[in-house]
Amino acid sequence: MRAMQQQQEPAQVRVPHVLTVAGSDSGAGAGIQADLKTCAARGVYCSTVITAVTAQNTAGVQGVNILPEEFVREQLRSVLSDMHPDVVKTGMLPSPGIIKVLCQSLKEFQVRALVVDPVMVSTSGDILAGPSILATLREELLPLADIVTPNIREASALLCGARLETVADMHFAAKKIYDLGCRSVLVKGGDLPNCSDAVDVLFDGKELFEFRAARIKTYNTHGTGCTLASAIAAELARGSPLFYAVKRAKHYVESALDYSKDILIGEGHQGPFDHLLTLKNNALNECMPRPFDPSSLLLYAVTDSNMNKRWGRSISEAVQAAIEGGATIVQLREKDANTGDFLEAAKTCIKICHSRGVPLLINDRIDVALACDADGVHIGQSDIPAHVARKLLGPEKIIGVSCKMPAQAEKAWVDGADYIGCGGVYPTNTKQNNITVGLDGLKTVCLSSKLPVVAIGGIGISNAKPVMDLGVPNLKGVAVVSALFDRESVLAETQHLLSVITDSRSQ
Ligand SMILES: Nc1ncnc2c1ncn2[C@@H]1O[C@H](COP(=O)(O)OP(=O)(O)OP(=O)(O)O)[C@@H](O)[C@H]1O
Ligand SMILES: Cc1ncc(CO)c(N)n1
Ligand SMILES: [Mg+2]
Repeated sequence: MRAMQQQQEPAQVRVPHVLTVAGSDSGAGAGIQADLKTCAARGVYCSTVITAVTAQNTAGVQGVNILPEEFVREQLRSVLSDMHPDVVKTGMLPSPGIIKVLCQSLKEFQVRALVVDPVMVSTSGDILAGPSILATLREELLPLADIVTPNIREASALLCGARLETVADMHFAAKKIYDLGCRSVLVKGGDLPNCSDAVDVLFDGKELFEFRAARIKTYNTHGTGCTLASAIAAELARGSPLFYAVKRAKHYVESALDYSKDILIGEGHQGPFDHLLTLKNNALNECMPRPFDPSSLLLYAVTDSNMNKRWGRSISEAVQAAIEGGATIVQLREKDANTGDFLEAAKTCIKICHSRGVPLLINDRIDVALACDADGVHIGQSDIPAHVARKLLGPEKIIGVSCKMPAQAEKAWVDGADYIGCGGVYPTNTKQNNITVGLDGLKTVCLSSKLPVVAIGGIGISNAKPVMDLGVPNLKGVAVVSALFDRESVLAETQHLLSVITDSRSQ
């Protein structure tokens, strides 16, 4: 039965798909970039046909470079003929020629719905598509559209400069634009002056609807229009009826604006917001994994429970002292503690380490590392293989592997390790039957690998200097056990050793 199941083709899942035909915004709050992020946030695949590349930031639009019509046609053909998007959403269409190419493509390759955001003037007041597109937009594209989403100024331009200053004016505009031949119109009121709510007006040929949201006080509104239109497209691709697609999209924009109201990106007067509603949490969350920094290998403290017992210290007291003395990374190496106690000690040590920005690794025990959300693990040649550890721990965690020979170092690299621990450099009592590789063996491993290396084995205050003086750039520091923990004062020994290795480094 099992064998038969394995032979079957995996079930294929069709995912909703929006194609956006729009301009690139270098500031990434609007345009193609907004569309990609919005669709990702709404769980919909998004492909992209780029019509223009803009130089933009939070101060406005500094430049526009329009792509050749024929190349827009080629992109459209590539996507539409093969990937069969459910819905097409348009943004910046900067020339009548590009609009014509799009209309021809849409007639050749049918899609379920067309959302037209008639981008002309951004909220910053910059012109993205001039009046030359108006006739083609009105006559050729709007009649194909299921929904058109002008902002106040764009609605006014579509209506030959009609003044739109109130919600009642927006009602009038929605009906008039509907008469141009589209199936429905949403006039967006984000830029309506003197209006305490953000009101959008939808007209579907029969009824007028108002969508109201409290106006969020924020500078970060760049790209709200693109986002609303692509969120509508995403909802339509997921199968929502138009009214609910607009309702959900409006709610999504409101949530994203509210979430992002106090984020700071750029120096200008209109910032982007966070489509994925994650950036602020990441920035505020101290537990967010920091990328591995090889310079943290400089003074690598490895704990030993027997030594702690001998000196009457708990693991966390030992770690606290090493951290205060300047250890730059800590590894908990507990060979005989019971798992429950080890886990509790690990949790306490993580708090101590993280309060000083120091990563904490667990020796060998992937289960403990996962359970306490340690920064990573250090594994030996006879422990769980590094590629399995990587699979279990995911891409963010730090994995170090003990290697004595270039072949092991090569395998560590292939398996996805972040650093190598190489030794024993000098003879040591901490590990019995451990072969000493010496300074030459250490150098050979360093030269054979691209990975950063930390030297280990019998290193202390008296002999750390020749290790640091080896002069190979990927040798980043020394790992020590006895020289710190088999001493009366862990703090003083750590400080002393740190001064020895930083002195030899600066020579
Ligand atoms: N401060 C705000 N608070 C709540 N909703 C807002 C706010 N600003 C805009 N919106 C909403 O965002 C959507 C986009 O409206 P807007 O009129 O700003 O479009 P736009 O001018 O085309 O956008 P942009 O040019 O910045 O991409 C609308 O649903 C609008 O009501
Ligand atoms: C590329 C691009 N498209 C649309 C807008 C509208 O916000 C913008 N600012 N930039
Ligand atoms: Mg606006």
